[in-house]
Amino acid sequence: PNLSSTVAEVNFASYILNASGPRCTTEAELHNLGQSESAAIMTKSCTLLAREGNPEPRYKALPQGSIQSMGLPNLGYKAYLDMLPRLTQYNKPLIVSISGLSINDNVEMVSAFQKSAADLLEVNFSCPNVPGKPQLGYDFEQTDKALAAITKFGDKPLGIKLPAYFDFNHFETVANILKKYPVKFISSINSIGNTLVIDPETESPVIKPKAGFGGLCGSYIKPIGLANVNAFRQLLPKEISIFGVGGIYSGSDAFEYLLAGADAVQVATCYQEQGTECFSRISNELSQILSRKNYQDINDAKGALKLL
Ligand SMILES: C=Cc1c(C(=O)O)[nH]c(=O)[nH]c1=O
Repeated sequence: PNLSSTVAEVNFASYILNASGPRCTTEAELHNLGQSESAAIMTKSCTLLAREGNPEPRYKALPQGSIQSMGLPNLGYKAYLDMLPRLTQYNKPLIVSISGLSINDNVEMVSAFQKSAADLLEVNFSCPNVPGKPQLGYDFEQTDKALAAITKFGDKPLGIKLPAYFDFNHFETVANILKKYPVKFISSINSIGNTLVIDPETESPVIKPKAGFGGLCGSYIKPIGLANVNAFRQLLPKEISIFGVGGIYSGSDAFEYLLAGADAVQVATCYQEQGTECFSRISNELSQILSRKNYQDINDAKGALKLL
């Protein structure tokens, strides 16, 4: 069956791509993604200046996912601006993730990427791991202000990486804000911020930063990601595409996001744990599911959740 999908008016040869975060910080990692079956090359969220990130241990694999507080380690936006032309050779969409520490930082970086080889800009409103910085997406006034500021530039299609919401008033409030601006897509969800995993043997948290509070990732958060994708699919006009993220390890997980309405899906923790093989495996598994269920094309199953 056809797995290609159009997201934010950009053509993706398959439904599965890497999420910003794992194994997408260095140029070597991005070339590796280019040579893989990932449908796009997505960069680690960048800041104005290079960052070391939080002290280690800052990542801990768990039975059903992971907890991490990386603290936005990245090369600084100019490094990504510089390497983009060397990544066009893979003929797949280049998506730059931007995570400024202030609205002005975001404005400077969104402006800088307007003339770049990036196909899409994903502006991160949901980093939970910078000490002292709340998640922008949980402050609706600031979200509105930030969108007004970064959507002034026009040309380069732009989307927003959202945190998880847990209340229909919040889904509606955020959807209404998004509809005011020329936002082309959302990526939903980021890790669930400020969770705490304790090791009873050591009687300590399993990560060091922020007294152990970190973003929860993986299978634990899939039901939350599915709910956010499905809620926003119903609240947003079809002109706004949706990348589904959160706990995708298999074709079946990807199929669930497809039924919930995702136009494509991003893989983070599974890619961190298994490497680039995950993209072809998940794509093949999804293809087999679509065949078995007689769907000829992704679009025949998109949003096709059958309520009881
Ligand atoms: C951009 C920083 C993020 C980070 C991080 O660098 O700690 N971790 C996440 O789970 N989500 C983020 O958005």
